[in-house]
Amino acid sequence: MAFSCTLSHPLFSKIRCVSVSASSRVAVAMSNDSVAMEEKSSKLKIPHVLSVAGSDSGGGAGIQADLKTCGARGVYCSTVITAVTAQNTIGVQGVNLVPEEFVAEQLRSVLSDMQVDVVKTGMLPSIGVVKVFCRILKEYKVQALVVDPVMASTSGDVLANSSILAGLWEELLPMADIVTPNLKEASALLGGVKLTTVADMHSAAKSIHDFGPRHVLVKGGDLPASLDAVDVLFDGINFHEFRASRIQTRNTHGTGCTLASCIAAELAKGSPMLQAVQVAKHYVETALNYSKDITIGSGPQGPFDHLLKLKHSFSSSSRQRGFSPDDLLLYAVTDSGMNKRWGRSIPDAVKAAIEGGATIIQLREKEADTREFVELAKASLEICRSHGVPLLINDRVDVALASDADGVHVGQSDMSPRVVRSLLGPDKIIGVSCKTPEQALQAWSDTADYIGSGGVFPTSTKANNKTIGLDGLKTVCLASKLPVVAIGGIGIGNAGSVMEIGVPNLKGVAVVSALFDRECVTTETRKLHSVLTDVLSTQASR
Ligand SMILES: Cc1ncc(COP(=O)(O)OP(=O)(O)O)c(N)n1
Ligand SMILES: Cc1nc(C(=O)O)sc1CCOP(=O)(O)O
Ligand SMILES: [Mg+2]
Repeated sequence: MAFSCTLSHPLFSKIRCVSVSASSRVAVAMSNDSVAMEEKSSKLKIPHVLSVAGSDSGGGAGIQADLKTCGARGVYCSTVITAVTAQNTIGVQGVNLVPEEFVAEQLRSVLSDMQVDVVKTGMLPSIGVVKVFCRILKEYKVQALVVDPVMASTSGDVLANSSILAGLWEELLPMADIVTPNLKEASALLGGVKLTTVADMHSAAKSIHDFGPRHVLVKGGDLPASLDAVDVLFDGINFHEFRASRIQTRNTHGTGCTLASCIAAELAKGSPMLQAVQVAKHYVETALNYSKDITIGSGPQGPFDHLLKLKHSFSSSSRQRGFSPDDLLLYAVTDSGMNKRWGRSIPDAVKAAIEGGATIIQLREKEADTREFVELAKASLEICRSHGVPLLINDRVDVALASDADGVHVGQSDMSPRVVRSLLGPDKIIGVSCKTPEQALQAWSDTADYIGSGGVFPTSTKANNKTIGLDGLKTVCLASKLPVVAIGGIGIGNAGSVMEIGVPNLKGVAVVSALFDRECVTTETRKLHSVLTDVLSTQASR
């Protein structure tokens, strides 16, 4: 399809609108200003999806799903709201359409300024909005158009009636790079034909392709539950089937919007279509699986967690708070050699230490191979989470990421805490070993949460470790802007003397052999805990 036209726009002194074929999407509007803008922005191009959709007050679908999906996939998302819906997990209680002229105004605001890569449409509630959208999009240059032909909510409520079909057939679908109907939408696009098998989906994809989109993805989530979830992609020549086992969950509200916006996000990053669809399928599957047990709302269909965060942050079995310096009181640091000698697994040792009163755990497994370390970390994390005790990993950021541990402890020759922070994000706990005031200040400016300072006393647990003594510990504590935990040669006999050096930011002791090179970890931890709490209560009574 080709066309040419002349347009005027208040933001462009001269607009050239060139003819394009259907395959090159939409018309190009360029002025000297916009060319300059493009050159400047090429220095740091942020992949950008514009979502044109309805707002879902329940937060699971529509604009809200698109924003979360793009955020989760590392892509910027701007929005044009076509309708505001009042809905929850029970259904749609109300729909308020945004006037066409205001949809147009939002579109021009974003497209004239923000270098959109991919446009994704969801709820286009009237033929007028479909037409306005198509007309305006043709004025701008975007890389791709993803069309999710939303007609009904997952609860069955009508979000766009059949009067928009003519607009889809004649205007929107010919501009689309991909259209992603579910079985009901595919059936509606084809005038009500019945679709009940995978073979039906193939022929539907082919027929919809005849309307002009470059790709058609017919989603088979509504096939009979006895069948695998199959989606069929047709690119005009070949069919590709995506099969996944069904995830048993009520939390499927917003899956269609999410899939389409994830495809858009991947296209914006430059992925080819097949890969974008594959990534999007995997993303939705992962999010559904992760969220299968969360409970939001009382209705039959709940939303899921696009950011894969909610369960770990707030479920009863997880840590419910951020890092507190008081967590450092009794810091148990494991050693596989010692525990093996006493016939204990690491998770058993962790459990025993927590039972004795350990307030934070570090897995310091210098001998474990990576796969074993990740498994140990996952098993230990389950125990720590069920007791609200943070679990940190010694040295290995990869193991912390793979196990979703609460943080990492690094030394002066390990990965820099600043790099660790960039990899773990703002919520994880980072500890740094410091023997000098300068190192302590550096740890603070590198965004660490605490420092470990020692060796306070000689130790045989860490080879060639310099002893700084109680004086060295005090000097570091006085300089540190971060809470401090003392380490090195500390046990029941000398922990009191360490805590009594009289500096407020010394919060506790970190101990290896005094707990784990002993027959009963729980007993030793309990004894040490009682020494520490005695010191604290004496200090409090002064
Ligand atoms: C709480 C705590 N403090 C200090 C250390 C020592 O870390 P590092 O200097 O990196 O030495 P290794 O433990 O890696 O041998 C620690 N692990 N924990
Ligand atoms: C792991 C570690 N780091 C130290 C430091 O000085 O930074 S001392 C040390 C070993 C601590 O073991 P134990 O409690 O058996 O003495
Ligand atoms: Mg280290």
